[in-house]
Amino acid sequence: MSDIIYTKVDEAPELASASFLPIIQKFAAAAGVSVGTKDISLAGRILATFPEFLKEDQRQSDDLAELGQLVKSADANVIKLPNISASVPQLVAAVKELQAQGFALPDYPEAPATDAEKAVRAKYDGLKGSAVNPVLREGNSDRRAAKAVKSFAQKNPHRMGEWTADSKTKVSAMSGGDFFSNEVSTTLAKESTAKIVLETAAGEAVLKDGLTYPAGTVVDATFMSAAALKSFLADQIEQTKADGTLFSLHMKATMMKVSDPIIFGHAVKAFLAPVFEKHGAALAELGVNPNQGLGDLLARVDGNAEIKADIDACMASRPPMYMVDSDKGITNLHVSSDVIIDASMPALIRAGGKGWGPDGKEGDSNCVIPDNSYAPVYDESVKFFKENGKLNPVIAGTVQNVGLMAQKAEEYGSHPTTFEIAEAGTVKMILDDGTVLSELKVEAGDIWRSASARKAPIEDWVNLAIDRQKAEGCSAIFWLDAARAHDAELIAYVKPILEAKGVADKFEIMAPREATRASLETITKGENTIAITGNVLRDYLTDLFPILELATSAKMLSIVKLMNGGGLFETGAGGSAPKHVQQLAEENHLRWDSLGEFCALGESLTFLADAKGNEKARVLGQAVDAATQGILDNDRSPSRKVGEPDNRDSHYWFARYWAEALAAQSDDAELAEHFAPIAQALATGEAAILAELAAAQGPAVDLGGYYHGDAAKTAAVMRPSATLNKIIG
Ligand SMILES: NC(=O)C1=CN([C@@H]2O[C@H](COP(=O)(O)OP(=O)(O)OC[C@H]3O[C@@H](n4cnc5c(N)ncnc54)[C@H](OP(=O)(O)O)[C@@H]3O)[C@@H](O)[C@H]2O)C=CC1
Ligand SMILES: O=C(O)CCC(=O)C(=O)O
Ligand SMILES: [Mg+2]
Repeated sequence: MSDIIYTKVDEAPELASASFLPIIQKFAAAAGVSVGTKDISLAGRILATFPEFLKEDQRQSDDLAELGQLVKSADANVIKLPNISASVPQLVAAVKELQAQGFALPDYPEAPATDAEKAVRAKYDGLKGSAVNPVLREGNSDRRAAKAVKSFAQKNPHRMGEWTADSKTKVSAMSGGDFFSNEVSTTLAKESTAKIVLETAAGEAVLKDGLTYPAGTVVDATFMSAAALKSFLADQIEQTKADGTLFSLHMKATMMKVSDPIIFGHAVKAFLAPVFEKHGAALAELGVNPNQGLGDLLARVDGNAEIKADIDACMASRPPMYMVDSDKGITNLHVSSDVIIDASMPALIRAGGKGWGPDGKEGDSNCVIPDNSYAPVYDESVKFFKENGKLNPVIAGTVQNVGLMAQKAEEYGSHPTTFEIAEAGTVKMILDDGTVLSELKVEAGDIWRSASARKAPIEDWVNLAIDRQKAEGCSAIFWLDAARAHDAELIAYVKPILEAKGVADKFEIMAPREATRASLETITKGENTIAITGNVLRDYLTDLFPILELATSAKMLSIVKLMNGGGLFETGAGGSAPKHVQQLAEENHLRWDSLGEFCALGESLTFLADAKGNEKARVLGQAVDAATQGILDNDRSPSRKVGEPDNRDSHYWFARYWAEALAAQSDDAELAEHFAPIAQALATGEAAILAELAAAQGPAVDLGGYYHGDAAKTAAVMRPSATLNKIIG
């Protein structure tokens, strides 16, 4: 196993790796540090899942499974780039592309009938959604902006949209019948095995059996009422129209891969309610599944003039929709993974509450977030900015995050125990000793789920929070709602640990809405605070605050201290930026910012030095930090527009600053001597390298595939400077 694993992923970060990884490998080799790769891309995972369909030389090892083992050992040192969490349309597109490349994969069975089809479908379902992060995240999360990054943002403020008191933008959530209001929660006194059953008039059906939980696990059960959801959505469509705003729905269909596509499907049905009423049978005949979005629906009805006319008439009577791409007519409801709440809501808030409408103009929006567990965070943010105007990044302090994440904590681990209920009845969670843990009455169509959080991760999280607060000395808030069932169980863990350690006075505990307001007040004053949150808010807040403070979450430091001693270094807190790939393909400009990778690389090398006593790695890591500083000080980050420096230019500068820092240091003479000529060559070659990089931009390029690009073609596109390539080798 290599000293450091750099993950092979998808989309923009993978393109960036084609340019950056050769630099890392070349520099690391000088310190005897090996940097290998493991493939966790969507295409790679598909190929690894179906060896029986592939020729010998097409087969691929199951790298995710290997990494899943590695992160449970003290040896782990993994740099994890963002990867695709696939919706069904993305999965289907990836399979099509691979088939066209000659991989004889089975089609994705939409309505599996035979046992063989059901088996194939089960395998594909395992690849869907957030299938990677939960496997690798064997530790809790420490996400923050590095000091240099934060002070750069204060000195170079990004543009912020204006917030005005009369903005019509608002957040709308259900007032009952949702996961938030139906939740029950218990902490298990002893190790237990549980089953989930649905009792109906006809008898008892087992939904899940053999669930095992260690003592001390917090186990929740809750459900969303389909009837309440339907009436809420219908109301919101009407209200949006009355308000004269854009209708927008913000879900997390990737991480919440079972529940949220269903809720999304309800929204598609609600928006096109008259069409479903009139043409329900015909739509079913055409294989329409609203959970797969309006895009899929429109493709299936193509050619049916009557249905299309009714859709057009319905859309014309509806409020305008918030658009993903108004030029191409792609709406919020086209694909469930196009609008992902953690990125979409902060972008809208940063823009002063504006989204894009079908006319290509900005407008205020009704932001529909059905479940009320976390909607208050966005609602309170919107209210705060309406009252106080936009945040000023020049003086704003920072909100760091310590997130409970390990071992599939909370809602983000709940998909195996989430069910769309087929028939009215009572869902019970029953322990092996006969204890009925929860008992909830449900109707057909309700979405029932159980989430859990284990004792060891919870304690590790509280201790991490104590360490981080001690290191920062700033205010620190546990975002827990004493009135919510699950949070009350967590508070019962938190308080005794804080008291035992004598630090209870350093922390506050507040419900998400109050914590949002307190945190926004704190950073507005220029002070810092730590948000100590559960898994969902870890995800949401580490986009929300960075996007307001730094313009993007790509610049975040994301450290996962693995519970068994290893290190997982995530790059940034954002995703794989599909829009960036489109731009590269069309005009050979990659605006992806690798700052998250730079930060993660520095941490990973320092971790290696500490773990293995490799002092050369420490010197390399310190020089990485100097190079990152150089990128910021000299404004070498990629620009957004073709013809201006892009991702590849930033890598050239990073290599140069890195080599210069190594040549200049005196801790390791051998490394200094090794890197002096490299630094010299990079400096001498500056004009030629920049000219070669600039010359490449403009025309469309062929990468040989979107999900499974051709390595040679990608390398040719991403490494267009012969002068630089000669130095890097
Ligand atoms: N850790 C992980 O593995 C994560 C994976 N994902 C996955 O990523 C995909 C896309 O998700 P989405 O919600 O659209 O979020 P993204 O974070 O990919 O994109 C949102 C926007 O953020 C900006 N952005 C993100 N990263 C960078 C970067 N390094 N440099 C510059 N700008 C950046 C871009 O803005 P602009 O267009 O203005 O340049 C981008 O369009 C999905 O498949 C999702 O599941 C999402 C989050 C985390
Ligand atoms: O795994 C995913 O689907 C997304 C993860 C994410 O958004 C995050 O960790 O911030
Ligand atoms: Mg996120």
